[in-house]
Amino acid sequence: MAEIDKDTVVAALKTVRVEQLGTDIVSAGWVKDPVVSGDRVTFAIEVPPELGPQLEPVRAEAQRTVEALDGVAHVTAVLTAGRAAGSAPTPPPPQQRPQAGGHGHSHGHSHGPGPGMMGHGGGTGRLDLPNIKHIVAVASGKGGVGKSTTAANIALALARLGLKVGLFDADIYGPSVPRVMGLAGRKPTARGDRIVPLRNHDVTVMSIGFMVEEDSPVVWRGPMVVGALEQLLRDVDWGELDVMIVDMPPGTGDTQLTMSQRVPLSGAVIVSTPQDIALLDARKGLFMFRKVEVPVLGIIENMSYYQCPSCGHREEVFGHGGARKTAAELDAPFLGEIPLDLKIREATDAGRPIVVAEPDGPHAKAYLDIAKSIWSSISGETPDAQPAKKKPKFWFR
Ligand SMILES: Nc1ncnc2c1ncn2[C@@H]1O[C@H](COP(=O)(O)OP(=O)(O)OP(=O)(O)O)[C@@H](O)[C@H]1O
Repeated sequence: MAEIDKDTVVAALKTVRVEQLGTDIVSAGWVKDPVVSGDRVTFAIEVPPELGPQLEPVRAEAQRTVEALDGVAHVTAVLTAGRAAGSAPTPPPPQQRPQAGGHGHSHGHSHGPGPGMMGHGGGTGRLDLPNIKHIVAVASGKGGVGKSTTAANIALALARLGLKVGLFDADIYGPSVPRVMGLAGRKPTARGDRIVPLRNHDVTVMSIGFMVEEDSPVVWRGPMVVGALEQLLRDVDWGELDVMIVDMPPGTGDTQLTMSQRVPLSGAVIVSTPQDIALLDARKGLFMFRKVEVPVLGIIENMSYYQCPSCGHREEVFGHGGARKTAAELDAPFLGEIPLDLKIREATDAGRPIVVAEPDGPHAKAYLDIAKSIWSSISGETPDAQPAKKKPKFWFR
């Protein structure tokens, strides 16, 4: 078979025309960074949000076109909707992000991946992921509560317990895991027909964010999201994992519900800030998982209180303790509280979450305690933390 190269792929995609524009998808600037590895080609087609839903036929044609090329065996073509050309780069605040379930009709999982995504797979049962012993969802009722920060630190703390850990960023509306894990701008490669995930800080990482620009808000419909996520879970070569942490999309819409049904979850963790409104949302999250019989492993209160970095004074900004109370009322374990601390933000935003940046500090200890509780509830084992590494290991593929 002939070796395929990127230029051939781009040239082929130039034949895919968009009627609405009178040009092709390459000239329109919609084709983002095709990744060619062996006989596998992966690319995103980033379209203006207002055109998004009409463009599934274009995506399908692009996929067929590349599949027809000599030397290509597998194609992953993802349709994403960035901001409209010429519009200001203003991602919506997390609370106003599109909820995939909010279109007034249900996207039941029996429809499979639906339009918009490469359509192999999908179905009604749970995904079969035999090499992954346990999958734990980290969810929140609304955006911006620190779910990704929590998910990453829990994953890192589990790795410190000596476990083989994966972190899967399913937050399609704002995939922040690449940045949080210090992998922004990196691209996964392919081996055979599998995508090779990235790895940093001893955790194996995959995110839709590796395929789209971080600052382009993705406006997808529910079935597209579920299809994309299922495909990533299936096509990525995760290797053997003791536990995979899934950073879920925020909210409790149909997408989240479908994911909770399709992914074989061992349990879910709910992250909440202390504000009442967030707790109301957290309750919804908890009920959603209970509805689909996924055990709620517990609630974490993030940004629980403010601790002055210089004098150590504790300020209960939002009336801390609400999550503990809610957990007791709802008969769910309370896993712990993480303060609002500038160090946590700086560490996360620099791609070295606090568990790695200050492995012997109090915050790392809090995350380790949470990770231990999670691991003992899903495995029945009581693990010991490994001593912190003097030099964090970076291992890029
Ligand atoms: N405990 C904390 N103390 C200080 N800053 C925090 C804390 N937790 C999270 N942050 C900061 O808050 C911001 C939002 O966090 P993060 O991206 O984890 O939230 P999220 O709930 O995943 O949001 P979304 O899903 O809407 O993207 C980040 O800048 C992060 O560094």
